[in-house]
Amino acid sequence: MDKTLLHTINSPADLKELSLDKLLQLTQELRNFIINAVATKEGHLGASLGVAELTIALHHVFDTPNDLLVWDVGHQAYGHKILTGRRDVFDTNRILGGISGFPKMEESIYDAFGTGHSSTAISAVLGMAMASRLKGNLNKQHIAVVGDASIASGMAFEALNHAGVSNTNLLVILNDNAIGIDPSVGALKNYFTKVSLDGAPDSDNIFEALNFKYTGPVDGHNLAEIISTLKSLKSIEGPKLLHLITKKGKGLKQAEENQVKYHAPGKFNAITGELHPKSETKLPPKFQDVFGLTLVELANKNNDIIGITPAMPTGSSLKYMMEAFPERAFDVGIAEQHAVTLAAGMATQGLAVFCNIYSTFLQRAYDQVIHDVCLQKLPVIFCIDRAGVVGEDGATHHGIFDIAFLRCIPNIIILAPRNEEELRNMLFTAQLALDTPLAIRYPRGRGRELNWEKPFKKIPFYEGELLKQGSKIAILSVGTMAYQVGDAIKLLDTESQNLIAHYDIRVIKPLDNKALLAIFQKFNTIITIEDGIKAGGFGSYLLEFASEYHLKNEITILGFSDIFPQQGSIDELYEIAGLSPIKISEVILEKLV
Ligand SMILES: Cc1ncc(C[n+]2csc(CCOP(=O)(O)OP(=O)(O)O)c2C)c(N)n1
Ligand SMILES: CC(=O)[C@@H](O)[C@H](O)COP(=O)(O)O
Ligand SMILES: [Mg+2]
Repeated sequence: MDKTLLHTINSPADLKELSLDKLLQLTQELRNFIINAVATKEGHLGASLGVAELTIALHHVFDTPNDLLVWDVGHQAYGHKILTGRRDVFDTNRILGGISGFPKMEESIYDAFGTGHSSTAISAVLGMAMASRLKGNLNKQHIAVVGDASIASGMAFEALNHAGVSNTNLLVILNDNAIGIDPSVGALKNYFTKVSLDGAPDSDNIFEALNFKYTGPVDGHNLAEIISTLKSLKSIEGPKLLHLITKKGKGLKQAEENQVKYHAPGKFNAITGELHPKSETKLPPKFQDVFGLTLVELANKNNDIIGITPAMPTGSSLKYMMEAFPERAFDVGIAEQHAVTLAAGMATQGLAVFCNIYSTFLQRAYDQVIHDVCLQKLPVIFCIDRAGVVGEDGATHHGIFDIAFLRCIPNIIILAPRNEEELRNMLFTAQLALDTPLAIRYPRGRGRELNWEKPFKKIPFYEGELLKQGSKIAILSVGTMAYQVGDAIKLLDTESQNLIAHYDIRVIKPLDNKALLAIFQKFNTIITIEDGIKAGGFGSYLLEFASEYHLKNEITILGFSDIFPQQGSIDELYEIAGLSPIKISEVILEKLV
């Protein structure tokens, strides 16, 4: 039987009457609980450790869920989940069928708003506060907790700008730990550093200038001070900003010292904090590293190459170019829209700009892709990482919409490499000469080729490749779905295998009409497979093609259906969507009878 204080807290009501000593004990226990859980189950670590005091103070002082609390991004909300009735299911965090690694409205009444993408909290909370005012609900509190990297994003500033004239009961808590996933960047970060060291005279305070009542900087690890500050802020009307200084990874030495690695460290030893040793076996590279390392190789020879990432230098591996060519590779912070238009501006000047954005985060820069890049036919090279499902981060982070949302835009070429070597050659070919926008989409994780650093080969951006001859059914795969198809074919008996032809489509847009017409002529049955949403995706593009040419072939489209895939391992999600080798082989067998 567990005797900890934490095990007596089943909802925030249980911590309302606790003394400061008990709340301090609870803070320690909460940190230990998070460390133990993440050490074995993985997930985001540093951010939640950094806000343990704040989390307890918020639920102690405010009347959640009546008072509305929104965690920006939400990767720091583990403590909030544990204190709001999810302690005993926390071992299911991020796994298939378990609780989400991010706040989710359908999961708990304490999750006032779902998050995952950054910088949405102030807008959402302002919306709630305005609704409360309209309903005459004047005592309700509305609180947004936002990190220093996330508040620098355009959307957060749009919300601050509006909130400052809104006369709403709104509290923005800036959790300033001077780092995002990677160190924070930009002039605002310099301003915060100055404020945290010198304090901010009123006349010089950016938030006061926006009509917020500013309080801070306050030590975000001094529980007593946070509690008394929150209590006094409760009675102040109008928009308020509390500036807390915290340490990411607080309470675990390694996480404090290596904040980038311990943002989401994978499994580690909960007692020593040491990461699990890496396997001795040489593994194929991650696609992100193929991108990052190849770009350095290319940039060594081509001075026009520029790299841009919005806040993901480590995740995208652009960090390698930032180290090698700091004057030509830029982390612009959480600013996807700016990243795209910045790339467009550079492209007007003849530079070969590689703009690397996770598929899910590119959603935020859709207008810039259309209006600033494609409409002007500027040859920006979009490297779209984390395309397809990403696994445990779940619905907010899957990159399944990019094919559908990009392929309807004129001028853009869309490529999907089936392996590391193809990605490398696409990057090589892209920087040779390009007169139109290009998108190269590739998934999270590793491919299968150990020997990927082969001499560069120019590859055509207008045709795919026949991977396997066959006589009855043609399978057209997009990108690394070629692995799934190859594995599916291996599950068949030899006779059936001989009936299956497999094409790597490679160029999603524009379609290779000539090759496709030949395929449609040779095979009555065609199966397409993609790691994206079916609606508007590659298969649907092929249906449009068939309709245009009055082709009556039987076409089966495999991909994600019209629901948001949830969290789980990538293999589990493929299985559910019918994209596992076994499920694909079943479809093939059905078509063969
Ligand atoms: C729109 C968007 N871009 C990028 C990310 C990836 N991302 C997740 S957390 C994070 C850093 C957030 O830093 P900060 O707001 O300072 O919070 P902290 O992790 O320090 O608590 C980034 C870039 C995201 N979630 N959403
Ligand atoms: C919280 C967040 O949005 C990121 O930390 C995200 O989890 C990164 O995902 P990768 O692990 O794929 O880089
Ligand atoms: Mg931060």
